Amino acid sequence: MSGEPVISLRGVTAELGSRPVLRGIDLTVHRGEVVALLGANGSGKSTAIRTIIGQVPASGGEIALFGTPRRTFRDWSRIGYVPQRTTAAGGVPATVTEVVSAGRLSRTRFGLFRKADHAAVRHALELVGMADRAKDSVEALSGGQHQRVLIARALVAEPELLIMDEPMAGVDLASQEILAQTLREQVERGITVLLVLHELGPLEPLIDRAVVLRDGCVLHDGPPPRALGQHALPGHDHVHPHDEHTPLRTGLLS
Ligand SMILES: Nc1ncnc2c1ncn2[C@@H]1O[C@H](COP(=O)(O)OP(=O)(O)OP(=O)(O)O)[C@@H](O)[C@H]1O
Repeated sequence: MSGEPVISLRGVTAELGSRPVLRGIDLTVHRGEVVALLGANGSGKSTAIRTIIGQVPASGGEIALFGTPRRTFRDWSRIGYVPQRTTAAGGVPATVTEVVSAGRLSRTRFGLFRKADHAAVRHALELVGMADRAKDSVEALSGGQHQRVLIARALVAEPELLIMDEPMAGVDLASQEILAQTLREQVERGITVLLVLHELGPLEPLIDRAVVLRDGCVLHDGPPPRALGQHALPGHDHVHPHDEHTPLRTGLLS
């Protein structure tokens, strides 16, 4: 991949409480790449993402965003972030439009919305197929619809980099298809994506590279296991009862 590095991690370590959670992560995401971060529960995927965006402090190593050291990086409107849905629900009563508009604030002067900002909100809702729910409370939405709104909020500032933590978790099939289509369009227009996934699922055709974490370290960094599905990853040792053949070795994703 020849694009410039959009995300660069070198030897990044992080602790939560006194527990080492990232133990020397090297990761580069180039412009235009779609990289999936995979790994078992607790392997450090969310922490890696939260360290990149500055929600968790790194205790060691180097992080750069768009070639700028993270500690001096200020251009946050270039980055759209979709947190794990459970942490974003919040119980705050707000309409779909209000939630998506919040994602546009970084593009406004003093929070004042102009025509172009309102148009961007409408467009983001159209992208995720939620324009007809613009005035509804987010509390009235299904999990999948809620996730679509969070993705619209991340896209409304027209970011160059999209970071998503398990965007498909708890999302119904219809919404998964819409999200995959939305992401496909964004990738076609050149967006860079880093996303945590439990399985590649409908996003599989979009993924350029898979980075697998285990116990806070990078275990695999290379092509996604396209042909055989996630269980073709090296080291998988999960045995499926329905397997007719010799069990494949993985164990990375569950
Ligand atoms: N606030 C916290 N304080 C202490 N330890 C934490 C905290 N949050 C997470 N951990 C621990 O850090 C480790 C990594 O968690 P993290 O959420 O990054 O993993 P993950 O790979 O994203 O897992 P999952 O797939 O379950 O979301 C886990 O062992 C978790 O228990």
